[in-house]
Amino acid sequence: MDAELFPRDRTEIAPGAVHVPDWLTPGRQKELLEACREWARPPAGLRTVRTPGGGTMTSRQVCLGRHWYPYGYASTAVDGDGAPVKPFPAWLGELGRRAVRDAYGEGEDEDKGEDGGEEGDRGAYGYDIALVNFYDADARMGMHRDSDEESDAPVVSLSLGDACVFRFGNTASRGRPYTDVELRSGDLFVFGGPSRSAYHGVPRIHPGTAPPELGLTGRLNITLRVSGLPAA
Ligand SMILES: O=C(O)CCC(=O)C(=O)O
Ligand SMILES: [Fe+2]
Repeated sequence: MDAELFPRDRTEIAPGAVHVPDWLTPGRQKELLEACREWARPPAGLRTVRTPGGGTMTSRQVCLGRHWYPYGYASTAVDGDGAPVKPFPAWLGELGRRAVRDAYGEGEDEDKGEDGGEEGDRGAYGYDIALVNFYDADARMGMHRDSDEESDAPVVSLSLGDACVFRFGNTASRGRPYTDVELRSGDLFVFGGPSRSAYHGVPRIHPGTAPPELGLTGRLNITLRVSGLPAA
């Protein structure tokens, strides 16, 4: 890795879309990985997602808070074993709020408090959904928008394990212009504001690039979202 030669800085990829390298410490990455392993267990565990056209997604997925299926949210694994979706833990919501504050540079304002502040405070979002995607060496994710939520709160993305090419595009089409960003284990990516509805995808995994001490073969991505839906 060339991390020492070229330090990776916080970068605004597009307005409202921010990459924060190495946001999770190695210890937090390990904790998050352990949590993902628990969430992946049945019932309502890791599954292969079938698309309406008869295809399958190459990443495998488990959901918390709400169960995502193409294309909507449900309270049970409607396209899996039918079990109730696992709960979204409060600590993960706090992690999401901290991610937004750090990405947008609002971490200094102590008055906002742990529970957030007034309406409009960008650190106060009520994250209630997590989608965990597991990628093996050959998995990828096509260009898409995260558009099944009824909220324009930023999406918080956390990566563990193998590095990948994350393609961040525009709101008009799947094509150019886009920017390819390398997401490595521990990296944070937040997309909100004018970038909330931008197309994005994962064209490539770099196998064997996970930090050896993490103990993960492959890549995990956790996105935190605000559903904007009435309580399930
Ligand atoms: O794996 C990633 O980095 C992106 C995942 C994603 O776009 C999604 O879960 O909707
Ligand atoms: Fe997405």
